[in-house]
Amino acid sequence: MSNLLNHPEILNKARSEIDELTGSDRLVDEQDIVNLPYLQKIVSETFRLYPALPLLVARMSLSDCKVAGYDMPRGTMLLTNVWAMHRDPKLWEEPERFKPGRFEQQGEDKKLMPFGLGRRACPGAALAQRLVCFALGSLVQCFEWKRVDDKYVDMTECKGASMPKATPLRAMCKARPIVGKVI
Ligand code: HEM
Repeated sequence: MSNLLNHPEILNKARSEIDELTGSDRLVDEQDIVNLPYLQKIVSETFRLYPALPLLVARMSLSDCKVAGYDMPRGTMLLTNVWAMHRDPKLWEEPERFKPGRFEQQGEDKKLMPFGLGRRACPGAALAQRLVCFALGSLVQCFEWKRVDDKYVDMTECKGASMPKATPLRAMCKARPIVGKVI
């Protein structure tokens, strides 16, 4: 939502996509998510820049092994810096920019790993992705959103395992006509 407030053109595009699909007399539903590719790209781009667990979950080697050519003696703790991987200029064009459209290029989403990878990857990934899309889609559909002033929303992170924002988001919202119609 912070990024959408800083990029009103992206917010407008997401709203148009939802309005075109649902019309003006029904709320977005979980089943709609597959038909909202731009909304999904916004969520992917958010997971890229702000992975909720930027270092995933620590691993410890049970025996001596090698990882990417490095010796890992038994008992070594290994952290995967997904935050850095998701902003690696060798992997991403303009990595610091919030640009959901980048996922139009085939295969870009394969470079994301906000839910980890392999046997211990997040088993709730599909549920979480649907839920986040659904929640964001509902907020976009039901309300007009604006920043509280001319200043951009501060995206600075502060210390914490899940990348909390240094300044909590404050925003203005106004119910759209659909809210009066269906609720
Ligand atoms: C946006 C929401 C979520 C994010 C970003 C997220 C992310 C993650 C990450 C990064 C891991 C560690 C993966 C690794 O170390 O390789 C993980 C593990 C896990 N997640 Fe999630 N998760 C989310 C939601 C959920 C939900 C909704 C559930 C359950 C319904 C869930 C259940 C679990 C469990 C049980 C593990 C441990 C898996 C294991 O160690 O084998 N997560 N999650």
